[in-house]
Amino acid sequence: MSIEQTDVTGKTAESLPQLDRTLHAAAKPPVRIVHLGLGAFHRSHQAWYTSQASDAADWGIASFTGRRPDAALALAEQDGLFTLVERADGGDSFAVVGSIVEAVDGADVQRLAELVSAPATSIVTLTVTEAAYRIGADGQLDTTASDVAGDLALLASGSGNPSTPLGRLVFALAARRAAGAGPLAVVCCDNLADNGTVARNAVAGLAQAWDAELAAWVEANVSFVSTSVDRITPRTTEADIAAVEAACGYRDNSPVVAEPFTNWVLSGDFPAGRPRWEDAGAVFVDHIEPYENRKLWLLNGAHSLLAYAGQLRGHTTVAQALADPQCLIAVESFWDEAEANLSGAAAGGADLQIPAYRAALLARFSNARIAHHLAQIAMDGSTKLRMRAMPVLLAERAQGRSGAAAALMIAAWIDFSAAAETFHDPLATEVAAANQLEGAERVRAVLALVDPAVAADDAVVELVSGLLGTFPADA
Ligand SMILES: NC(=O)c1ccc[n+]([C@@H]2O[C@H](COP(=O)([O-])OP(=O)(O)OC[C@H]3O[C@@H](n4cnc5c(N)ncnc54)[C@H](O)[C@@H]3O)[C@@H](O)[C@H]2O)c1
Ligand SMILES: O=P(O)(O)OC[C@@H](O)[C@@H](O)[C@H](O)[C@H](O)CO
Repeated sequence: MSIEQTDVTGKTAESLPQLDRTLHAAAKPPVRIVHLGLGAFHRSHQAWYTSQASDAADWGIASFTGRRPDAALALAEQDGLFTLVERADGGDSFAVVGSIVEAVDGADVQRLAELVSAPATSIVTLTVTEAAYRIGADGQLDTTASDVAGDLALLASGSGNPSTPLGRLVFALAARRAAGAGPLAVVCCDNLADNGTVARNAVAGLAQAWDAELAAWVEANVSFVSTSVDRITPRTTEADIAAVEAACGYRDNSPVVAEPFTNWVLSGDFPAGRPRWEDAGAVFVDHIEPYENRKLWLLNGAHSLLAYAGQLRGHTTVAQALADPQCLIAVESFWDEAEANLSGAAAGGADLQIPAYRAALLARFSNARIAHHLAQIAMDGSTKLRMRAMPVLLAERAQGRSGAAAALMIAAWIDFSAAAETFHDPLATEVAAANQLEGAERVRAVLALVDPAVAADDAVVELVSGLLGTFPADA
């Protein structure tokens, strides 16, 4: 039985007007930013920062979906408008964001090429997930990955459209080169260490494999900006849509819920200009690595640890897992190891304020009104652990310490990979095959998929093996 939603005035959802630029007067700035990966985070972060800049009237975003058209179709019905729900411990606040002026199905590669080759376009932003960069354990583009190889064949044949976001971007950059539209910046906003370099390796790797002259043009004309991005943004639910209807008195098919906290650190050049994102609190730095490491290790590292340990213990959300003392102790121990490698010379002169950052994270993770599902965070672990666990493990061992807390994250992932009903990972088949082995050989084979050099270290294999089964399901 379905229960009709009613708003504060008692109206049913169907009788409410739909959000669009007629209902909500909002200027429609010209497209100067093209985005790939029209998901929840893009809307709560880059679109919000752009809408808050003092020169917002000059900067519209054309945003493309990644794999399915749904999000673009839904947003296009609303002229790109959506509601940002800031969900604090104490309650919700609602604001309409108007910076997305065009929402497009990612399969429309011709429209992407048109927009990227327009002289007015200055920036391409990306939130296509870590796994989409198809970077192997050696940090380079994996040209043998089937979708990358497929795109390379399509590009070489000149027939058909690429299907990966990076393949599509390279195709569109070729159009910009042909149009003589000049340099631009690519701004990676995915949770990757040195994400500007990762994006550069992926784009340059594809361009090089397709057309060496295009690769040279990319080298000379595309600036790859590195960023550290932060705002916890879970997937939107039906209940979120109903909450907007009830509070705002209109229908919005694409609201996004996020925590009040937000942070954006950027490093790199914008040869064709950029919005004044600093007006909304974005910070521009020369050396981004300490900020990236702080965020990727402390926040994302703890998230991954909670995702695997928490689900093994029967929890569903971050807040639930953190309330479990066994998970909390594991997080604090991992933070101690990470903190030891974020201080002193590792901070590179940046004032990282780690104790305050840790305290703030505990409060952010405990916000039970944000239902951040562990299953979502758990996806693509083979890629994420390279940035979240491995650097801390290696740094600890280089200091002569065991790195046991970082190793515990890896052990929990291995346990989870064998126990999970659904194991979503670009290397899921390979992980399943490795899990058929026994004992230390099994651990070595799974570890090798994350980092072959670490897997060759018998002491690490022994350490991780000894930590398997730490999180029995008795929550
Ligand atoms: N959600 C957050 O709290 C958060 C915070 C900081 C950074 N991020 C970064 O943003 C990324 C996206 O997060 P989100 O919450 O918007 O996710 P989402 O699922 O809402 O959107 C992801 C977008 O990328 C596309 N996509 C996903 N996998 C792809 C693939 N393999 N190939 C092509 N396109 C693909 C999807 O179609 C969608 O358009 C994360 O992976 C992370 O790197 C997210
Ligand atoms: O988005 P992912 O998949 O990279 O990682 C899951 C979470 O750790 C991540 O989304 C955090 O919530 C986010 O990075 C907070 O800023």
